[in-house]
Amino acid sequence: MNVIQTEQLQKAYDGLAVLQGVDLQVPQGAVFAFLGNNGSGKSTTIRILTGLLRADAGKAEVLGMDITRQRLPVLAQIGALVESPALYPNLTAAECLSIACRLKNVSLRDIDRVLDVVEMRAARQRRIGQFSLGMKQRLAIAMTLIGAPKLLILDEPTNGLDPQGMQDIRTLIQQLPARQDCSVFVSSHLLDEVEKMASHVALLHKGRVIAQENLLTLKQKQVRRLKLVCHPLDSTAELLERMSLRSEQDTDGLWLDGLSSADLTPLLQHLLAHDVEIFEARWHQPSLEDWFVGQQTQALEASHAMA
Ligand SMILES: Nc1ncnc2c1ncn2[C@@H]1O[C@H](COP(=O)(O)OP(=O)(O)OP(=O)(O)O)[C@@H](O)[C@H]1O
Repeated sequence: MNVIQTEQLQKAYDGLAVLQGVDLQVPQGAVFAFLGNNGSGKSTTIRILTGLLRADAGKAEVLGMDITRQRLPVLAQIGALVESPALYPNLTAAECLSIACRLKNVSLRDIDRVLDVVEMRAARQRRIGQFSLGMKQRLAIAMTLIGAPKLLILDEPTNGLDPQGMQDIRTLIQQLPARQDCSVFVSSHLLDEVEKMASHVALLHKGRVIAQENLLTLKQKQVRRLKLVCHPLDSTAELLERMSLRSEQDTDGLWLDGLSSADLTPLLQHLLAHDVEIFEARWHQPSLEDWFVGQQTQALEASHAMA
């Protein structure tokens, strides 16, 4: 079952289209990263999914329910961190969580459970005013975990955190499906973080989802490239061309696609036999950032071609 399913979601602000047909399928048990540049419409989508905003057109189902028609039952079953939560500095962590328990009609016994999940049991009676930003963010996530929701929706949960804080939140999110038996939908533009924590990614570009993938499948599909730092570049490129190998030149070397490990030694021997000086031969595994940039470039080229 998909825990989130949207079809052709559309939204405009003051006549300006922001979402232009968002299709999402978020599988159960996923840590699903929702990526996109600033202003691409991530928060708008999340506000629709959490019932804070109504779409102009299209359909959004959350946990199998229509978010417009069944808003309250949906909200009772999800945990959401959309805007900075009201964390009153004079309250202790436990007092703050007790408010979430009352709002969700959940036993106060859940407080210690969620504090354990975010590893903040020791800070139970400390005032929030004394917390670091990272601790506040962990407490905010603990609030979303009250009542053990089946789905968490988190909008940029690592915003403003230092590297240690980011790592803590990332580890926490990564472990949530197993520890809490839930799915996580998380927006971010920190691609390194996402690459380490997500099982699935979707890329929103100008209000449309232009790609969504299982991260493992994506990694398998990405082709590793060989970088040859060598001299001279032009004649080496011609030599490669004669071997039916196309290369791309950059400042100090050539990039080659479509080679396997077994091709490397004969290739280097051939080049050396033709007096090419080889300083370095290095495989490059594409990153999520390479995928992100590649997908956006393709989308831009396609829209220019249609214009
Ligand atoms: N209430 C609003 N009224 C008018 N325009 C808005 C409103 N909220 C958002 N927008 C505009 O809609 C576009 C998409 O905004 P949104 O916040 O959904 O993007 P985002 O992908 O979450 O961006 P970011 O990564 O910067 O948070 C932006 O151009 C933004 O200025």
